Amino acid sequence: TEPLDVERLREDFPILGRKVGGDVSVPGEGPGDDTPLVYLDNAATSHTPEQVVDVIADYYRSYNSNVHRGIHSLSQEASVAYEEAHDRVAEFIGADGREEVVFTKNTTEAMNTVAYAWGLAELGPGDEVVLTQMEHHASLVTWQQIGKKTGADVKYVRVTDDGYLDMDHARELVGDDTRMVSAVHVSNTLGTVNPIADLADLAHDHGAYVFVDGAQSVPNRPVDVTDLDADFFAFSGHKMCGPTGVGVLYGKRHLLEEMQPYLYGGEMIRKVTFEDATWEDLPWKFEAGTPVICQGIALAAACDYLDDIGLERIRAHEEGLAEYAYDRLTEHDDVTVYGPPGDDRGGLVAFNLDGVHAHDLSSILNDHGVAIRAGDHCTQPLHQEMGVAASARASFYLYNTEAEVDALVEAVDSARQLFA
Ligand SMILES: Cc1ncc(COP(=O)(O)O)c(CN[C@@H](CS)C(=O)O)c1O
Repeated sequence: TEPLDVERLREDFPILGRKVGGDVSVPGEGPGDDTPLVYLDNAATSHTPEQVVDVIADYYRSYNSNVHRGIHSLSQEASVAYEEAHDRVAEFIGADGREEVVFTKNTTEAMNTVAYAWGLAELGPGDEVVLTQMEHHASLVTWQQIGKKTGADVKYVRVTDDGYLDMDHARELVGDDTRMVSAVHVSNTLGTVNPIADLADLAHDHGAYVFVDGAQSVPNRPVDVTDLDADFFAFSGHKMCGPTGVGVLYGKRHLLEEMQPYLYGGEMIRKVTFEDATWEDLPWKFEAGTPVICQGIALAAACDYLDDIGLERIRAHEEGLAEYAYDRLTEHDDVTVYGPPGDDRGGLVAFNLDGVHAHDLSSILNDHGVAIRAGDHCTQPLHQEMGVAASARASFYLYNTEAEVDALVEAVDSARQLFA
């Protein structure tokens, strides 16, 4: 794959030219202006290119309106743009059409939609939901609580010592009582790329559905939900050059047709009497109230932006940076990097520096302009399994460079000196 022209791409993101520093909590210090920003927190959220910002501005400047209601011109323009945004996202992930693409607020809401609209109705004592130990709280807590409400059992596939999903254990756990297998595609903590197609086969062999958490895969690599044979798939716009406030629930059409909504109100109804109501067609049945109009239109623009670059090129670029970071960080034996080897992971590295709490480390890195995440990354049970309360995490995207990895490593070295 042809390497990315990163310097050219960075011109699409003015924020990357920001200087930071100074303690914003100290009056008068305000946002610093002396240290170049090195943004390595893309698994938390990505930045938004001018091309997408322009679409957002243009919407509010020229055709902002509520959708599916008015028959006036602005409403028609906004409705068509919003509906066509569903078509664009469907094409981006290999879905069959807008009927299989529900716009939510984020991945978390997409996970909850299936857990409530399908799980509460379908699960009961004796049923089983199989997760992995590397699940994000968006799926782990959701299915855990649905299990408590319905009496269904929730089980967790182990993670091997070298950070891979234990597929032998998966084959032990998934059986004829399994109703749902819910698995993260790329772990936001370990960087592990899970064998989703194999998990789907395993689930389907036992008459179970498979729900894929694609928050860290759709933005970062080519994903085709039909090839994977996923029954449900969730991801967020803000991690893929789109705005916050839009996520996507993909579902096989016949499953979404059978599912009852769990959020009621305008938009999602067809006919209402004092006694009952009937529902709109898909996907509107699951989009209650005024939907994420501008965000959805901007997400379609983000799909165009990423496709123009090429998802395979983005994957190769960020995985190359992750491998380079892995190799440079582990040059010292006082650094522990969690997850698979550097050449077999998604575009992130979670690590710890002996003797320095991740929060202290990230604070020191911030003094050097390096923005990473520290904490449990919404995977507390996984961190318990890893035997640590917290980790530092650097996550890369299409606009990061090897020089920024060097800045990370140098900042970690300054922390090493500080605490020596
Ligand atoms: C694998 C995975 N699954 C679900 C989510 C939730 O996405 P939302 O857009 O917040 O709903 C995330 C978001 N992970 C951020 C915030 S915790 C991170 O720093 O890793 C994720 O990584």
